[in-house]
Amino acid sequence: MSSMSSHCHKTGSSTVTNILFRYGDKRILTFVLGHHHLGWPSRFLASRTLSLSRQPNILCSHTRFKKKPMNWLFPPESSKYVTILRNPVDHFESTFNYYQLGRTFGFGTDPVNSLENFLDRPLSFFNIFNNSYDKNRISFIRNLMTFDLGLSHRYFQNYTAVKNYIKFLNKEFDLVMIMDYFDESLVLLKRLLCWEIDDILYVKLNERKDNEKATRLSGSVQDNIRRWNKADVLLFNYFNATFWKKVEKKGSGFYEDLSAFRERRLKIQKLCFESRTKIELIWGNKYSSSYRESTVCDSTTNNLNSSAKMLCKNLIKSEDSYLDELREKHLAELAPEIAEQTRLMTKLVGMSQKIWGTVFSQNSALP
Ligand SMILES: Nc1ncnc2c1ncn2[C@@H]1O[C@H](COP(=O)(O)OS(=O)(=O)O)[C@@H](OP(=O)(O)O)[C@H]1O
Repeated sequence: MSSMSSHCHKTGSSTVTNILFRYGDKRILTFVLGHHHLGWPSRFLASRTLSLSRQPNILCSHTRFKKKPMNWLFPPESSKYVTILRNPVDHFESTFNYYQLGRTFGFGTDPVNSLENFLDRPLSFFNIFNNSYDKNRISFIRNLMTFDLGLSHRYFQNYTAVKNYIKFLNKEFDLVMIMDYFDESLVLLKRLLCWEIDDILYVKLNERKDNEKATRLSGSVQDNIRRWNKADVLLFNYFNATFWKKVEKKGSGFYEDLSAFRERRLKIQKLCFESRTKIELIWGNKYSSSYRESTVCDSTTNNLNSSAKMLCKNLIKSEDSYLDELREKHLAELAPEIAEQTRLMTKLVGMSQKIWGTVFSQNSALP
């Protein structure tokens, strides 16, 4: 059975991706991979992926949902479509501060003040992105989850269009997980895909440090976030309700699975990272080098056998390191001439992304 996992930003997707990477990597399954990322904020296009030599099994990189090409690669009758959402207040706060939008808008870096200032007059900031080299980031500031799941900005104010789109998504997705109930979500995923408990083990990835978070937002700021991200609120409320209906249908066996999973997860966490503090397991930035992977693992797993060592290492492997490894394995499977063309193309795309990244970071320092 294949799995198509369309990931929304800042919803715990790095952690879910790591689970899917480990599952597919261990069983030598075929991933849909991009030269760099898969074209976001454009909707998914099959032509943006690395060449495939056979029917793929898993797509789990950040993509913007688009039914037709995804159904073509992952026929619904033989695939499971999965995604994950998060409550819109925490989601917006996480997005706003992770991408340092306050700095972009000239409010400095204080996570609470910049958020409050932005919400006082959010519409006046759209032009900053329109005039910037990085127009893509405009998608971060409103209804990002609904946007990632494919709906265009122009419908965000149209209540009927949003409601209809949510009904459409309900038909397309076999499971919509909720990050706020991460363990419950993974147990539903395990049951949907007929996996074992060990297949859903995880370490929380890509968490911000406490001083980067705006905690304890006032009630009125929370209301403003909900008003500004109305489409995301409708989306979340709908799928939060369907989520709990699914759990209810599973009966008491679900909670037995859940406690067995939590027990196993704690055991593995202790085994792999016993002597490590929380801060050492936090990602400052998921695209940073694999420094953490090597330092954390080399010093903690000396006494473990090789398969346990591998598990500990992979549990905290950064998305980019994993992608690099999977791309290499993928290229090794392709015919040499296709592999060479793909390798060249990947290098070119990587170089151009770096150049645009530099141009943007110089520009974004300006108010
Ligand atoms: N297991 C689990 N449980 C609860 N929360 C979790 C979990 N895994 C990741 N996270 C939180 O998800 C946020 C990062 O989301 P993403 O990985 O999707 O971000 S990204 O778009 O790929 O950059 C980030 O939220 P913030 O720390 O609030 O920014 C992570 O802390």
